[in-house]
Amino acid sequence: DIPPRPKKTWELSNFDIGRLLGRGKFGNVYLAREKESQFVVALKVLFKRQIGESNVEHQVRREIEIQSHLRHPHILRLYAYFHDDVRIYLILEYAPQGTLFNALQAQPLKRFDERQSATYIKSLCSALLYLHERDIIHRDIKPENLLLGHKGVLKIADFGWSVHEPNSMRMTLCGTVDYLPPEMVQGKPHTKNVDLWSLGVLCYELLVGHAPFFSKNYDETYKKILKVEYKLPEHISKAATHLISKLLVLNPAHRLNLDQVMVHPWIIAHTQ
Ligand SMILES: CC(=O)NC[C@@H]1CCN(c2c(Cl)cnc3[nH]c(-c4cn(C)nc4C)nc23)C1
Repeated sequence: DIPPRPKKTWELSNFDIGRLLGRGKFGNVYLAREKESQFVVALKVLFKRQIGESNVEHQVRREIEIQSHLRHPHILRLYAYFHDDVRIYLILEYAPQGTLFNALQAQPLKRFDERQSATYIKSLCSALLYLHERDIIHRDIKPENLLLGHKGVLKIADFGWSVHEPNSMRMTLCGTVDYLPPEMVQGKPHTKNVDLWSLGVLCYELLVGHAPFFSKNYDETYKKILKVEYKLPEHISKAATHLISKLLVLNPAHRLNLDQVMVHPWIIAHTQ
């Protein structure tokens, strides 16, 4: 699919607007089609007032600046953006198979097998390598922020402020805390190694069907995170158990790095 040629400016009238794809704090995401080319996109609409009131203009600008220059098969494209006096519009790649969060819920056992899980983890790992090479971190990797494109190809789809679809239950005021690494729970400065922790949390959740430190409330979850207290069900292979245990490590410097994850026996055994 050839994305729309970067015109000097886009405007709302260039698009037919379709169904609501997701709702969020700063605005909604709609299915849309550029009229001339019939190219289908996801149009994220952000309200300037909400952005102003929450004092995140600089974050929005930075996220748009970063996202528009990224080119990677496992990172959702931001093709272009435009604004009117009330809203900012982001023209995004449309991922036809929705969120990994929904795909997980749709599984009969609410979890993926080892081949599918390793495939997603390998895709994510290659996207994180690309981002880390560009000193971009904390991509907030959790199933709600991961989308599935054509043929179920995984795409990181967050720009720093998360939107959630109408039916994703796990959203709290600041999003789920399940994925926060110990250093962030303790309010310490975070490095690229936060992504390694989140990769471990995601690997666990894909194989098990729920997050490793999931508890009835924040405080319980925080306690478990800080003690790295989790249990793995019997059906998880030894290789997967090993990889998870090398990512869910309290000391950020002691976590397996992305190059090592890519060649880990579990990834090699379950992906081609
Ligand atoms: C936190 C987060 O990013 N959640 C998903 C956002 C809402 C829709 N967004 C989409 C974005 Cl930004 C791009 N493509 C999407 N495709 C879908 C979707 C497709 N189906 C069948 N169902 C859905 C939903 N949604 C999108 C992003």
